[in-house]
Amino acid sequence: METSYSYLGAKEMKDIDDELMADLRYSVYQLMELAGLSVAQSLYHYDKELGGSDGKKVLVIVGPGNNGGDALVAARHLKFFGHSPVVYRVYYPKRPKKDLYEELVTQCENLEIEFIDELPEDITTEAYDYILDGIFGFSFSGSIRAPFDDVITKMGASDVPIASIDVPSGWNVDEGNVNGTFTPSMVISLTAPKKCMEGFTGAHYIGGRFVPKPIIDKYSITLPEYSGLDQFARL
Ligand SMILES: NC(=O)C1=CN([C@@H]2O[C@H](COP(=O)(O)OP(=O)(O)OC[C@H]3O[C@@H](n4cnc5c(N)ncnc54)[C@H](O)[C@@H]3O)[C@@H](O)[C@H]2O)[C@H](O)CC1
Ligand SMILES: [K+]
Repeated sequence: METSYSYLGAKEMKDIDDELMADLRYSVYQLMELAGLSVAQSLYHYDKELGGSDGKKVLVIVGPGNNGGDALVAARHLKFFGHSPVVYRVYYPKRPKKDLYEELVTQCENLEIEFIDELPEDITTEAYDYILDGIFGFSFSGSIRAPFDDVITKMGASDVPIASIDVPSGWNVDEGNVNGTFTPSMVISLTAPKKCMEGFTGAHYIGGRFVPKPIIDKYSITLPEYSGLDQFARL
């Protein structure tokens, strides 16, 4: 039952992220790799539950922060799992010049993952089986600024099922869909579900199987049980 799990606020989530990296000495590379792997496994599992076959075309929409980094890692794993990711990166007027992103992009390019420079006006089910939403995660706040507003509007107008990484992009992390954007078919919450996910009726997965006991105890987090080798669990 959804209600037996913890739902974290944006501030708590930021504190946990800082603690993992500063006090507990995890690197962003490690956490992002595990987060992205769990996203790819969750989408693979969800598709298989619906009776899907390999070779699904997944439009991966990548934002400017670590949510976008998770999406690039997920694209790489999806390719290894037999799907066909296509990556669209949403840029501010200038491309971000961060080593981490350049590395993740190069890794995808070397797997012959296609990158597109423009989002189609209509994103249709003829062209794509899924949209993987990696635009914003737990650091989003306020109203949606350009150029992200247009992209999020197009996603809302599309009938392609959307899988959101951590938080549906454009939703307020604590309050939910106050900006009136799309509702995804599935969400993969990372570390723990955020408050905006309370009452979500779509497919809800959790990933980021790296939360150590000191964090679970300090923040009184109740998580679902992960099974065997799985990097995800279904709530
Ligand atoms: N501990 C974990 O679970 C981990 C989760 N990871 C992922 O990281 C994101 C959070 O990443 P962060 O870099 O802090 O931020 P975001 O990706 O959410 O985006 C920030 C980005 O967005 C811009 N922005 C904020 N508000 C707006 C707005 N209103 N309009 C336009 N742009 C906005 C802001 O300026 C930044 O550029 C988490 O959700 C997980 O997906 C890590 O991978 C590993 C650990
Ligand atoms: K997202």
